[in-house]
Amino acid sequence: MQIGLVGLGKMGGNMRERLRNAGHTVIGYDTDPEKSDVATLADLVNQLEAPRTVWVMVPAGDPTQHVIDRLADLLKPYDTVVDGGNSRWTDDEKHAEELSKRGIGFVDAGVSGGVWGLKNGYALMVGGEKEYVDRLRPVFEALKPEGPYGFVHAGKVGAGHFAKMVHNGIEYAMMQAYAEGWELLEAVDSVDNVREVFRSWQDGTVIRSWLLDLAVDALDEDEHLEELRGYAQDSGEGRWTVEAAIDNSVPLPAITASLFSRFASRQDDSPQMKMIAALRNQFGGHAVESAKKA
Ligand SMILES: NC(=O)C1=CN([C@@H]2O[C@H](COP(=O)(O)OP(=O)(O)OC[C@H]3O[C@@H](n4cnc5c(N)ncnc54)[C@H](O)[C@@H]3O)[C@@H](O)[C@H]2O)C=CC1
Ligand SMILES: O=C(CO)[C@H](O)[C@H](O)COP(=O)(O)O
Repeated sequence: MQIGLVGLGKMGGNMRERLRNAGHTVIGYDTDPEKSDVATLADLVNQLEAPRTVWVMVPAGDPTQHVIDRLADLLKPYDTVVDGGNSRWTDDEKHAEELSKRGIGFVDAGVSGGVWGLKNGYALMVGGEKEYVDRLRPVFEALKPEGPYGFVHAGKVGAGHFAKMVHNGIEYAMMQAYAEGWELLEAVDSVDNVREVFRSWQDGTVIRSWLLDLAVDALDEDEHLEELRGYAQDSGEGRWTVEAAIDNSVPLPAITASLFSRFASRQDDSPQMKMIAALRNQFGGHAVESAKKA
C-alpha cells in the first residue's frame, strides 16, 4: 500500500522504515529537509495515488492542527488522514468534522512503543469509523507487534487517543512507583546493591515489566543516576488523564500523584513547604531552616 507520512522524527522516521521493510511505499514529509523525501506537503499529496492515506506524526497541538488544516485543503474526497501523535482526544472530533466537510475520512491512532517500535512494533489504539479503519488494515498490520495483541479498534473517533491517554496515565504511575522504590532502596544502608535488586526483579516477580527492564538498562548505564538531574517534563497526557477523571468523577490517586511529583521535580525549592514550615513554627514553635545559604 502507498502512504504519506508527515513528521519524520523519533517516531515517524522509524515508522517509515518499518512500513518500508514490510513492503509498503512511503512518501515522507518533514519540515526538516534532511529527513524529508519531498520538498513540500503539496508534493507529498501529489505523489500519492487516490484514494490517499496520510499519517500525521508531529507534536500534538498547534503543529498537528497546522498539518491537518493544510491537508484539508490539499486532499480530495475519499482520502483519509490518520493522526498518530499524542493528540488530546477532544481535538479528534473537531478534526474529523473539519475533514468530513470535504469528504475526507479521519482516524485517530494512539501509538505506543517509543524508539523501540522499529524493532518491536508499535501498539496501536485506534478510533474512527469502520470504513476508514478497515482501509488502513495493511498499514496497522505492518506497524503492530507480531502476535495476537498490540492492536485495538477502541471505538468511534477520539477513542484511540482516549485509550492512549489512559495508557500514558498508567505509564506515569508505574514509573513513579519504580522510582519511589528505587529511592527508598538507595536511602538505606542495609541494601548493598540496588541495581542488582532491580535486576533480580526481572524474573519471577509480580512487578516484572518492560519499564522495569528499561530501569535496569538505565542503571547499567549510570548505576546511581548521578549524571541526571531529578527533573521530569510532561507532554500533556497525564494532565488530560486527570482532567478526564475529574469530568467523570473517577478517583485516580496514583496517576494524579505521579503527575504532581513531576511538577515538584521542577522546583529548586518548595514554596508550599515554606508555608508548612512557617505554620509549624507559628503554632508549635518548631524549628525552621533559613533560606539564606550558610
Ligand atoms: N517519542 C515517543 O516515545 C512517542 C511520541 N509520540 C507522539 O508522536 C508524535 C511525534 O513524536 P516524536 O517523533 O517523538 O517527536 P520528534 O520531535 O522527534 O519529531 C517530530 C517531527 O515532526 C516534524 N514536524 C514538526 N512540525 C511539522 C510540520 N508542520 N510538518 C512536517 N513536519 C513537522 C519535526 O521536524 C520533527 O522531525 C508526537 O505527537 C508525540 O507525542 C507517541 C508515542 C510515543
Ligand atoms: O507516549 C509516549 C510513551 O508512551 C511518549 O513517550 C510521551 O511523550 C510520554 O509522555 P510524557 O512526555 O508526558 O512523559
